[in-house]
Amino acid sequence: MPSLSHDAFDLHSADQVPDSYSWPSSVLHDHPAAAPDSVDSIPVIDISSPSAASLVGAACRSFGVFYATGHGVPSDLLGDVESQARRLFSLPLHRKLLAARLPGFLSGYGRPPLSSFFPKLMWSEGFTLAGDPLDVSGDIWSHDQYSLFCEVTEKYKRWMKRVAEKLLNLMLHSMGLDDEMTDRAGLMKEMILAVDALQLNSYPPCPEPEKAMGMAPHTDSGLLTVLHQNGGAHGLQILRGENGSCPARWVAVPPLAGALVIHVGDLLQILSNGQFRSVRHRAVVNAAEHRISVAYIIGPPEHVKVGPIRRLIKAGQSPMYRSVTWPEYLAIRARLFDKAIQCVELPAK
Ligand SMILES: C=C1C[C@]23C[C@@]1(O)CC[C@H]2[C@@]12CCC[C@@](C)(C(=O)O1)[C@H]2[C@@H]3C(=O)O
Ligand SMILES: O=C(O)CCC(=O)C(=O)O
Ligand SMILES: [Fe+2]
Repeated sequence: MPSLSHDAFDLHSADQVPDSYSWPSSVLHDHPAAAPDSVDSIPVIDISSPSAASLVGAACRSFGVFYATGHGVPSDLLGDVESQARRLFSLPLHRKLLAARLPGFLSGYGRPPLSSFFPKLMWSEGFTLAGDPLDVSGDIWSHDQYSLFCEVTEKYKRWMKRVAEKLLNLMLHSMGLDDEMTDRAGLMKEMILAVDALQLNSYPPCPEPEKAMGMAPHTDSGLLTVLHQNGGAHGLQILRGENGSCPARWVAVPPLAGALVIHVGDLLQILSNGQFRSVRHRAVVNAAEHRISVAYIIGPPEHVKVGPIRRLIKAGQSPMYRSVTWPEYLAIRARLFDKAIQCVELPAK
């Protein structure tokens, strides 16, 4: 029996926040919120422009996140994937639980996996589509009901892969690697067999948003994440200045029409030998709107070991991290969560 069913609580019909979902204010306000028009504004980059590589590189070094415009994804498709996600989340809880994520599986419905590292529950639900979307939607819907969902999510994944490859290329070029070097290192060729997943996130309106956490602070583990967030509802925040001299603060990343939000993941931090930093982020909730976000997470093929690219290690320096495959890294995260990156760090020589 799926593990979620015995204690499932329907967030959509809640009129108060139960104790198990009520986060201490000291955790919710562990860092101050940045002023909206401060120096922290997230870069907006047209990734089709000739200067894209250097702008992307600067954003990945300084913020670990940026908005991408000029990505080419049809706006109809962005609307369609969101409405298909909304259609799925609008089903009654007992229907969604038919696709509950089973232990040891990536795909399915439930709380995001990071939930197990926190003493309080998050005000969100999610569907992870790691392979064929039919594996999940076929447990809930009949053929007539799931066919459009599968068509849209498959098309969306194909577009996302194209965008992710373009971004990875720009990122590698920004680190001084040309086409020949990336081809020789096999990096871009390997990405044909990349492992990817769509994470559909739903944050139902919350009666007491000041007590709840939508998605707890975390970094994403893959190479990069391409996030689509719907029109009106704000929620995403990044932690800025975590390792710097200024005090850290939460910076809002509001939806920007037509733009996708790009996050640097832990594996990209490893690949870049620490030049890029994965970005810690979280999602807060609101009382009025049902917020939906769609995250496309991409990593290397299962067998590929990711370690610092040799060309990026300057003479006399040593690699900062040991090489790991994505499944190995996910297994470390499942044990250590946000200490995982430290676990693969190598001592400086
Ligand atoms: C491939 C994956 C990355 C992910 C864990 C997963 O197996 C499927 C869900 C992904 C997600 C989405 C929400 C945040 C996150 C930290 C989580 O708990 O589940 C990420 C995971 C990750 O990036 O490690
Ligand atoms: O909903 C959001 O804005 C954040 C989602 C997220 O962090 C994730 O899916 O990894
Ligand atoms: Fe995330």
